[in-house]
Amino acid sequence: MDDASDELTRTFHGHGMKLLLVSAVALIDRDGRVLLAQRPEGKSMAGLWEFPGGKIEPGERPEEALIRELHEELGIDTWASCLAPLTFASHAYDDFHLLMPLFACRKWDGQPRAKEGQVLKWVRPDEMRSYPMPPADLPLIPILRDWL
Ligand SMILES: Nc1nc2c([nH]c(=O)n2[C@@H]2O[C@H](COP(=O)(O)OP(=O)(O)OP(=O)(O)O)[C@@H](O)[C@H]2O)c(=O)[nH]1
Repeated sequence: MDDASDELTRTFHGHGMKLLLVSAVALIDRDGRVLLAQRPEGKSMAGLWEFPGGKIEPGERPEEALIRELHEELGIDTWASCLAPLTFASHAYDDFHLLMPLFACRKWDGQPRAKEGQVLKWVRPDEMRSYPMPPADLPLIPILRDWL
């Protein structure tokens, strides 16, 4: 762990809390639909639908983490210049506090396919309420709906 993340860990341990940084994205297709991925069996919160993304590794920028995760999870490639900051989630789970920037992205190379056992679905924002999502994501739905 490098000095910066070490410092971060220490700061939050001081408050008895672990801060988890996760980068996520609303991939938006030409029809204004958003890609959701269903968490596979065996993972925490299995069955819930989430935005593609994942943990930011020490020393990684949020955009870099997302570009890496999109390549690993979906087999698509995008660029930092195509990631627009949209909103964020801040949510206290039992064992960590999640801080999750949500980017919007309309441009990428390749066709998203599930490389890690997820189920993928393009969903209109007004249909998102029918897809059970992690509690951290619930406040993001109306923001996406208003914005798209
Ligand atoms: N990618 C993503 N993660 C989310 C969302 N909402 C949310 O609470 N999370 C949480 O943020 C963390 C994402 O980390 P990850 O995707 O790298 O973790 P993971 O599923 O491989 O591992 P895990 O089983 O340890 O949770 C998970 O704890 C996940 O539950 C979301 O919309 N997208």
